[in-house]
Amino acid sequence: MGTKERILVSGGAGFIGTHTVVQLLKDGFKVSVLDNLDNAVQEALDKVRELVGPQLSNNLDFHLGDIRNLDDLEKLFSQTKLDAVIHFAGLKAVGESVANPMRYFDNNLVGSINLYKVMAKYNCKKLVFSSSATVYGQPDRIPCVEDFELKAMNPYGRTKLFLEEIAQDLHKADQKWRIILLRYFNPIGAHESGMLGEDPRGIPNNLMPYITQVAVGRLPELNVYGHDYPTPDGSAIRDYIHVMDLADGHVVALEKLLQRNDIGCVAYNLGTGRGTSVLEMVAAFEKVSGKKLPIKLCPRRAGDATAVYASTDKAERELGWKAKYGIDEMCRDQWKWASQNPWGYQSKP
Ligand SMILES: NC(=O)c1ccc[n+]([C@@H]2O[C@H](COP(=O)([O-])OP(=O)(O)OC[C@H]3O[C@@H](n4cnc5c(N)ncnc54)[C@H](O)[C@@H]3O)[C@@H](O)[C@H]2O)c1
Ligand SMILES: O=c1ccn([C@@H]2O[C@H](COP(=O)(O)OP(=O)(O)O[C@H]3O[C@H](CO)[C@H](O)[C@H](O)[C@H]3O)[C@@H](O)[C@H]2O)c(=O)[nH]1
Repeated sequence: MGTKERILVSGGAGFIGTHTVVQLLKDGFKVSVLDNLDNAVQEALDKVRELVGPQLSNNLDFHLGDIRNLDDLEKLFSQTKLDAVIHFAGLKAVGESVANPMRYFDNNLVGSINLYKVMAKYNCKKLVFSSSATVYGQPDRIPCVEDFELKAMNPYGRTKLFLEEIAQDLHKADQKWRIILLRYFNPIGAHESGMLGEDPRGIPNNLMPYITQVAVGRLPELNVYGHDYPTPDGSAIRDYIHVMDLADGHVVALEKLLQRNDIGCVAYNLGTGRGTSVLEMVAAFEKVSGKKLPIKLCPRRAGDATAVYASTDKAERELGWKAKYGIDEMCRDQWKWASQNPWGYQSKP
């Protein structure tokens, strides 16, 4: 297989980034990763290289840099011809964004605007952007359909909403832009090898990393936030999606972006279309890991929705993409990663 275009993957050392880079390299793309390692470590990219082997690793280069710094972007774009960008770089902790909104506006908004300026300057106008189901706010109806009205519930969500609108405006002003906005639901799981996975810094905010750390003994028990929701078991429902399905969704979106000139600026949900409750997730994880997870039933977490899941029709119809994996495979691969790497990419501190 000959090599294809060179793709800039911003935030490519992070959770979704590393899994996507593996699939891009396997598909024959050349990849330049730009990451400031704010929430990632170099070791993650070493694992990517190990996974794809020495030959495909020649198609991967890493640039330590920050999208908030125009010089870092200029340096990269002036030295390398980039054909398209998958833009993952950003901060994603909802609670932190409430406490420190400026950090989120600076990193996610200013950083992305810088990136788009430099992309335009170097005539690289093909973009896949990491959006989020957070743009649906507390949806009035489920499943969430792409043309629902959007709203932000917190500063993190506001950055995603603004960045979707900024992308629409960019395209309106200059039709050379081709932009795909991917709204991820709840990405979990890990590469099936157990070599790559999510490695959050500090105490995890999200359900699956928290469950994992309880299972390996790093945390004593899981707080289940809310057991009085109007759902069958009283816990909240989300649409969890295997990170490898998500990675494949990026590859198909990118292929479409490169092949078609009638993309415009368009949003797709990436989810499975199925909802799973917190307690169902605990049970599924206990089954694959053989571990009993101590849980504590707690009050609802502020700002949480009762039930959120995706309509996947548009992605199926227009991208030809559909998630392959279910909850059991997500838990299996999550456990493989966690049991092989209980302290993530680095050894026990
Ligand atoms: N994981 C989720 O639940 C989820 C859901 C919806 C959307 N998203 C979005 O997907 C993207 C990737 O998420 P992830 O889960 O892989 O997170 P992650 O934190 O693992 O990855 C983000 C990467 O971006 C890097 N980064 C952050 N700020 C940067 C900057 N200014 N310059 C350069 N690099 C920077 C970090 O070091 C990290 O490697 C984010 O934009 C996130 O908002 C994630
Ligand atoms: O320790 C925990 C952590 C979470 N939960 C519950 O598990 C469910 C899922 O919570 P997550 O924090 O894993 O995910 P969210 O759906 O709240 O949010 C995530 O997915 C959203 C998209 O749907 C946004 O992208 C957001 O940024 C991202 O954190 C929620 O009901 C939450 O209350 C617990 O019970 N205990």
